[in-house]
Amino acid sequence: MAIRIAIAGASGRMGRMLVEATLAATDCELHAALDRPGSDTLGLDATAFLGKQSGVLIGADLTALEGADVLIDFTRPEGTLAHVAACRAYGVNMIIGTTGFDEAGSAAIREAAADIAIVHAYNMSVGVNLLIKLLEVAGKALNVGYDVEVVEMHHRLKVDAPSGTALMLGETVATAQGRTLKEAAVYAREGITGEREPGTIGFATLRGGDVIGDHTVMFAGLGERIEISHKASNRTIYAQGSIRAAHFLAGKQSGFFDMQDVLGLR
Ligand SMILES: NC(=O)C1=CN([C@@H]2O[C@H](COP(=O)(O)OP(=O)(O)OC[C@H]3O[C@@H](n4cnc5c(N)ncnc54)[C@H](OP(=O)(O)O)[C@@H]3O)[C@@H](O)[C@H]2O)C=CC1
Ligand SMILES: O=C(O)C1=N[C@H](C(=O)O)C[C@H](O)C1
Repeated sequence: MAIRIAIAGASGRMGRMLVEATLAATDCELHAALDRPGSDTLGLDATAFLGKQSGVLIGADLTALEGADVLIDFTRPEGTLAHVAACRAYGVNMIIGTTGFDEAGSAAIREAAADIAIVHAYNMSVGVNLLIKLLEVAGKALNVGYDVEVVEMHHRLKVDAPSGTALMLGETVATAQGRTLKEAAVYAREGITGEREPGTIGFATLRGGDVIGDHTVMFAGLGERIEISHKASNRTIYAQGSIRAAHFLAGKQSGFFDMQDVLGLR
């Protein structure tokens, strides 16, 4: 039987990629398309931007989730958290790509995973998830004498900083080195900052143009610098990863997972 997929933020940059990827997957069907209440896309066919008619209209009524197998959500934290509550009520699994959650928001998602199965990942691409494995090795090997800096660049319309991916990469290195990101992170430098404090993980955020997503983790030592980078050139990598996650969740009743689980990299 086809996986019945609902998509939140259906008219957004990622939402449209997800609609297209769902239509292209032979074993998936588009069950519902949601957008923000008040959005001027409500009532439009979800595939109109492709010049197609699917019969699935974009709506804001969350009762449309009933009967779906999974909701794929790339929206904003407040939208995702409302969707989490609705999915819990309807017994619909979730794939969450949204970034920018505070601690309470992240905790609410983990708590919901007691009742439904959730994949929550700040980056759905194969490449970035491979980077995580490389950073586990590099973080351990370069634990002493190397300063860690995470640099990311995204398009001018991105609203959260640093990116969820940058935070995840920083967290990976911190964990590999026996620290938490909370104690190690330095998010801004300005003025007379003093010398760099050993053991910190610095973040630099660049925004501009239509950059889809560039991330570099630097290990800067004396006499050498190691840089591990990923550059996205098309958002399909995130949509394809989400469809893989939908297959991974099929038949699961509950539990919290990330893309390391989906890709078998754990
Ligand atoms: N995990 C991953 O691999 C990736 C994650 N992302 C993350 O996904 C999120 C969305 O990115 P992107 O598609 O570029 O953003 P867009 O702004 O293009 O799309 C967001 C969509 O969500 C809708 N939306 C906004 N607020 C709400 C709400 N409160 N309730 C319901 N719907 C809402 C928007 O509607 P409207 O336009 O009317 O406001 C829009 O349709 C971001 O957090 C981004 O960081 C992005 C790419 C990859
Ligand atoms: O907003 C984006 O575009 C992206 N957001 C994610 C993030 O914050 O890490 C993933 C990707 O980098 C694109």
